Amino acid sequence: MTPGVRPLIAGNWKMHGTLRDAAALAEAVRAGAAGTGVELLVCPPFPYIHMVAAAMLGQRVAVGAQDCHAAAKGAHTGDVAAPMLADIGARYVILGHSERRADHAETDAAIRAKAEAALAAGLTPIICVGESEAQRLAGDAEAVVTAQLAGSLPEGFARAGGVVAYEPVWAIGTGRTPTEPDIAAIHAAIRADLVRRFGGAGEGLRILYGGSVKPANAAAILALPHVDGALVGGASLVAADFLAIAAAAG
Ligand SMILES: O=C[C@H](O)COP(=O)(O)O
Repeated sequence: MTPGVRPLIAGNWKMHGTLRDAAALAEAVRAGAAGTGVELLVCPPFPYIHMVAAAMLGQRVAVGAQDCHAAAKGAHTGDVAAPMLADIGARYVILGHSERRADHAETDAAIRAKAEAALAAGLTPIICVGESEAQRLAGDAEAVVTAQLAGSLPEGFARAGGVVAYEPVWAIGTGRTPTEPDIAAIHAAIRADLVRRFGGAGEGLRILYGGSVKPANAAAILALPHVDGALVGGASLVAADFLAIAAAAG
């Protein structure tokens, strides 16, 4: 944790569940949120955001999206614009997740353009970075992450309280995590990069860890310096697990 920074525990529901599942999960998270001292965020699939945001209105749980388009509107069939997300109650948007980088060939420049659109719409971007297993084995993890930050962080990111999520690609959904010293080293490098880029404002920006965070490992990971929360995939689909991770952060 970074002293004075309120942790953010974010659930990325990815492309899972039915409308009924989303409603039940949202209700269970809402009901359990009161007991946690951290900021909670859930990011449902696009079709469920409006319903979940309505359920969370006035509650302690923020709602976000998993992507947005770089344009504010226009002829982009199948895409969703940042102002639309803000309009239906989203406050955050995850950008540059490795699954989007892989499935949709998203580049750092494309992610930066989306982040600019998010900021213009009043959404807080959560920009994901992280190395592949081959890159880690080659000793390039820090260089990869630093290059991704250089390419994807937009102007105004710090002013808007933007969030960085470090997600080693090989740790996502695998049950494997980097060692604690390895997580701490990358988070320290990200912090140094944010401070170089944004000065003192970079000290207070939240850096999340993501990749196989579970109730069993959350406390140890969240206790590391510069780990200011978690971006949780699989475990965020089980309200009790998500809330247990939040409790570990609090
Ligand atoms: O966005 C979340 C991450 O991809 C982590 O997913 P996971 O917790 O299932 O490993």
